[in-house]
Amino acid sequence: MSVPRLAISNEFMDALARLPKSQRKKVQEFAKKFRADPKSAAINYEKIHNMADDRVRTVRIDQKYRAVVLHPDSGNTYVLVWVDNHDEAMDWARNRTFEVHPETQSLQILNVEQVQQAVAQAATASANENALFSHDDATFLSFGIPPVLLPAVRQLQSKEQLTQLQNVLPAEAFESLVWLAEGESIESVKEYVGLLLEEKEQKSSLDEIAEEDRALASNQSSRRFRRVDSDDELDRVLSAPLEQWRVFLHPHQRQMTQQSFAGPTLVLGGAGTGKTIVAMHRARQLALKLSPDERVLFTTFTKNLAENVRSVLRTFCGDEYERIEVQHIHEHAMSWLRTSGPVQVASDDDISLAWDQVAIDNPTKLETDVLRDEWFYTHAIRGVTTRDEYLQMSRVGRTPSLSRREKAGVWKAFENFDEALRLSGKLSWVGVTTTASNLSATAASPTYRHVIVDEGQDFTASDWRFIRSLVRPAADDLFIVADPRQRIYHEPTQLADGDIHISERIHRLQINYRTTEQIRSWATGRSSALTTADLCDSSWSEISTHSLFSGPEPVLLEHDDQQSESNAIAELVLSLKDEFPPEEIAIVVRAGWLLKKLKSGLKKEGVEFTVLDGDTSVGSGVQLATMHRVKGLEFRCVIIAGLADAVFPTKFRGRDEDQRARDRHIAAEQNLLYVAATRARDQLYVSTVGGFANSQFLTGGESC
Ligand SMILES: Nc1ncnc2c1ncn2[C@@H]1O[C@H](COP(=O)(O)OP(=O)(O)OP(=O)(O)O)[C@@H](O)[C@H]1O
Repeated sequence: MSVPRLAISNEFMDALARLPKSQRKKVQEFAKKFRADPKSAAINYEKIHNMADDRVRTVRIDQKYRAVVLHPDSGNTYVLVWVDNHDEAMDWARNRTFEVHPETQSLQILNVEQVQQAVAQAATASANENALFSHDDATFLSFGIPPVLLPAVRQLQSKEQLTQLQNVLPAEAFESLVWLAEGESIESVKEYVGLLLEEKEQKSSLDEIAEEDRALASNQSSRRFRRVDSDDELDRVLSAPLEQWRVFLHPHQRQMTQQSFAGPTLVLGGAGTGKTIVAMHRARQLALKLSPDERVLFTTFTKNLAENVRSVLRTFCGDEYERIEVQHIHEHAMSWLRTSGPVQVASDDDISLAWDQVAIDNPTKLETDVLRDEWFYTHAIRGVTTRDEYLQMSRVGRTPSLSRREKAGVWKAFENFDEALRLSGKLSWVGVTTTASNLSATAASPTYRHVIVDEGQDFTASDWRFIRSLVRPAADDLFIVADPRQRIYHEPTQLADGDIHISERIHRLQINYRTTEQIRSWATGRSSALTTADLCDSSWSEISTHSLFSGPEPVLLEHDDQQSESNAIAELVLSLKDEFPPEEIAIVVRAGWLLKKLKSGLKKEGVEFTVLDGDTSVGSGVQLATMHRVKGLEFRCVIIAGLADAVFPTKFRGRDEDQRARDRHIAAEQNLLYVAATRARDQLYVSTVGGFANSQFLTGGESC
């Protein structure tokens, strides 16, 4: 018989999180001893009278507390499933069964009392003529619905009733029914829930392993059980019991962190679907396999996200953290350039001055505004670096249209601009990434074994070219996560223009773990539509996303002017003080100048606040920030304030005749609203001023 092993369940972590801190320490110490030898004579197993499942025992942690342990009949893995005061632990243990599902082969925990109640209710109900589902038993079972709960599922008539079964059903069964209730096909549901994923562990040479150990390791069981094979890992897992993402992943999340991909891979998902979580897990998994001199680069578009990721990875990883570098893309490019001396990046004013130089002897008939726009599109969005590439570059849909001769003139103007900027001793960001690409491409050995990219929707083709230069084309070279709806800086860029070829390696994340379904649906309905032109030339279309928890509908507030808005918001914040800690409330506006009135309103009411500017991380009191600044963050309550005409959407500053640019501008503003709204976990308020006329931003759009 092999050495006994330890696993923990997500409910054990929940229970641990509820214990006083001093007690948690004791549990951690106990868990270590238990892991070392679950059969040790020093472990005090106690059998419980009248238990529903006789494989369950309690074990003594101290005089007061007990852990609940499952030792499956045929397996060799002991599972810590609960911890509590003696009496409560006994009650919990008495009332649970652990069953391997006959179809999915996953290990499920059922609350006997709740199951009996649901079944009894179903038994008293009359024939269900308005059934929510009309599938046969075999189909239900294939979704992991426990056989005992089939009658209760058959009696459901509405999504609200389904929500009431959430805590009774295993997670995969509930998720399947939610998708089914949304009208998804059986095959789609199986795919979304991860029921079609290969059970790798079952297929390997584990035939001799007992059924219950196999069940524990199955894809669906990994939502709630995790085997822990070292003390280090145990410490890491138990030190942050509230942060379940560290341990329990959705089968698709798990697949994306562990699978090897033949080349660059793209993961798409809406806000809050765990893209950053997956990217961090993957970085760690890859780092664990590297030799000491190899590195993973984890890069983001914004500085703040890079800082967050760095600080989370530091606590999430062990020694492998040394092999992961986290830097936002421009900081990383600058570090290449600084190896050969100081670098100055051109400001907007510097760039304008250089274009003024071009205007003095303009080789084209085009205004410098048009040239400037064309330069950015060509160099940043399309990643073009040579005249020949530009002459061949398709500009379909762009205005004004240009003949080949005119394009040659435009390129001459670009050269004049580049020269003017060079003489100023400064570099544009495109210049920074292009120079950094050249340096890294000529480096003696490849710099990174793997590069992981978060916020992929905001990178330009010149950024992608730089990223491509950092890692040799090979399996698992590039892993990119992105949400096209959160693109707020530039127009869409094709990865292929940055020499990154995704082929069919596109995956999606569909469960929103952050936001209630009410907020998710509201925000999605008001964001720009997804288009297949974003990121890669593939036929992926709208990605269904759902949140599995509910909350209040977003609240719209209307105010006559900014003064009354700022007073009302200060009062609102005060009224929320029993519901949310102040640090969990964010007031978000479109532009920094809007914060002035809000700050004075808060001061008048004596409400403490922190303004999140470029460098400030979340501080004490209510958080105040712009929509751009809250990207990547989350709060329990978000108040989007100051939506007024000429403030949101901001004024279009492009050329009047350029309808395409105008549409892009509106889409970017819509995306900003989406970003801001999806920072809210529980509650969203949206406040308008002066009879906000752009109501299509708040009431329009489809909800999906
Ligand atoms: N498997 C999981 N279990 C529990 N919580 C999870 C899981 N995956 C993600 N989360 C939580 O969901 C929230 C969103 O995760 P994350 O920030 O990775 O999403 P995202 O897709 O990167 O979001 P956004 O694009 O909106 O910034 C976080 O609070 C995270 O801890």
